[in-house]
Amino acid sequence: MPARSSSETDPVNDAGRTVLGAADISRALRRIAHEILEANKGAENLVLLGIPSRGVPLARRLAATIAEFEGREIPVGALDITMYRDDLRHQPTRAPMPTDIPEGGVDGKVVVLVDDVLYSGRTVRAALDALADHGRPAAVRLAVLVDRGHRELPIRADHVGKNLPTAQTEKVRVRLAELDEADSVTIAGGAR
Ligand SMILES: O=P(O)(O)OC[C@H]1O[C@H](OP(=O)(O)OP(=O)(O)O)[C@H](O)[C@@H]1O
Ligand SMILES: O=c1cc[nH]c(=O)[nH]1
Repeated sequence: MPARSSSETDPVNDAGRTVLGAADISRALRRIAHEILEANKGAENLVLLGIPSRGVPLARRLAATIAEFEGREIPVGALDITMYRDDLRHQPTRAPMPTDIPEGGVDGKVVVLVDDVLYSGRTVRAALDALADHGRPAAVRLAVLVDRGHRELPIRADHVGKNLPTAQTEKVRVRLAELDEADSVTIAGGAR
């Protein structure tokens, strides 16, 4: 099925207000792929690591897009942060998800962490701790599909698909065809 254009996004439905449709997400990822290549001056030394759940399919899409642009494969994997969260004592226990560090590791590499939503920044903080257990990258960058603001830590993304001003009472939900029925980003709740 062809990707929906932004003009086909649903203004409001049960899932909330749709702010990005499949075509918007696709365009944002292609732009981020270009930005990563520009910042890194090519694909040399790059490793993409998605943070489960939805960071992983996003990292794979970015790697596929970079491979399309550059004509070479980019190492891509997954970095689970479950056991590194700073709220482990307050949250219901979550089952850890697989970490998959590509062959070649992260030592001396430019690692791009990929996630769907950046909010408080606590997931990314945990990811930096998790990553340190696997080696010492030359540099770590952050790419997110949505930055919704409300940071609680001094963390920012290098590559952002969409900055979405939100109320703290709202919830941003990213759906991706690999895990959900289709691609979309919705905002629900709050009094906006
Ligand atoms: O910046 P933060 O405040 O840490 O929020 C962002 C994180 O929240 C969501 O993950 P969630 O913990 O809901 O798990 P999920 O990836 O399985 O949806 C999202 O996927 C980010 O990883
Ligand atoms: O709104 C939010 C906040 C954190 N993580 C999400 O996925 N959405």
